[in-house]
Amino acid sequence: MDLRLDAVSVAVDGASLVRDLSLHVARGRVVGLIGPNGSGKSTALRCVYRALRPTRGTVRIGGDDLSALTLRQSARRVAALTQQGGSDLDFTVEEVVALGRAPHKRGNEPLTGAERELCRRVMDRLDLLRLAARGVLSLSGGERQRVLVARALVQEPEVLVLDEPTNHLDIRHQVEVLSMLRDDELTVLVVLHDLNLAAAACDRIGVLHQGRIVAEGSPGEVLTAQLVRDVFGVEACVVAHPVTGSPQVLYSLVSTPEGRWT
Ligand SMILES: Nc1ncnc2c1ncn2[C@@H]1O[C@H](COP(=O)(O)OP(=O)(O)OP(=O)(O)O)[C@@H](O)[C@H]1O
Repeated sequence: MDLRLDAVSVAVDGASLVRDLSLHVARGRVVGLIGPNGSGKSTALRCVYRALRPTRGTVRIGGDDLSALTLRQSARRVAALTQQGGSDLDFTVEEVVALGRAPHKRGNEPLTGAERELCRRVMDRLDLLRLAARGVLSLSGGERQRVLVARALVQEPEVLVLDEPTNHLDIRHQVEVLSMLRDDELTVLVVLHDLNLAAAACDRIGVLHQGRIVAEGSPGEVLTAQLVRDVFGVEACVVAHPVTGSPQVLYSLVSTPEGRWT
C-alpha cells in the first residue's frame, strides 16, 4: 500500500510546526525525510502513526483516510519506530519483539506457531537470537534499538515509519538495518540525519526546513552542495559514490573566513 500526506499542517499552541506538507511514498519504496534539528521531521511522522492529529490536511494509506480508521485498524497497518520507543519495564528481548504482534491479537491470545517462527526469523536477521532471554534494560543502546526494529518488522505492517532507526547502531548494523528496509519491499518513511546513509537507502528524499518541504526527488536530484549550504548552513563537496554512483556528501572541519565550519 502507498502512503500519501496531502497538505498536512500541524500547529501547536499557535506555533506552526509543519506547513502544507505533501509527500508520496509509493508502495514498496523507501522515502527519507532529512532536515535540520527542529525542522518538523518527527512531527510529520507523528501524524502518520497517529500520535498527533494534523491541524489541516490528510494522511492516506492505500487511499484510506487514516483518521477514518479505528486506532486498532491503523495499528495493524502502520508500524512505528520512534525516538521514545523504549520501555522502562524489563521484559525479555523475546517478549518485546512478540509485542509487535499485539495489534493482530485479541487480549492475551497466545502467538501461533507461525507467529513464533516469524519472531525467530526476524530476531535472527537482526542478530538478536543470542540475546532472546536477556532483559531489555540490560542491553546496550544499539542492541535495544535492534530490538525495536525487530518489534516493528514482526508487526508486518503495510507502512513502516522510522525516526532515526540507525541511532546507536555501529556501522555494520546501520548498513544491515537499512539494507533490510530496502530488501523487504515495505513502504517506508524514514527520518535520517546521515545524508550519505539517506542517499544510499532511499529511493527519494524529502527535505524539511522550518516546517516546509523545500526539495523532493531522487537522492541525486536533492543532495547538492547548494542544498546542504542553504538548508544546513554547511559547506560541503558532493561526489558520486565510486561503485553505486549515489551522491556522497563530504565535509571537512576547516573554518572559513565567514566563520562557518566546512
Ligand atoms: N508540543 C509542542 N509544542 C511546541 N513546540 C513543539 C511541540 N512539539 C514540537 N515542537 C517544536 O516543533 C519543532 C519541530 O520539532 P520536531 O521534533 O518535529 O523536529 P525534528 O525535525 O524532528 O528535530 P530533530 O532533528 O531535532 O529530531 C521544534 O522546534 C520543536 O521544539
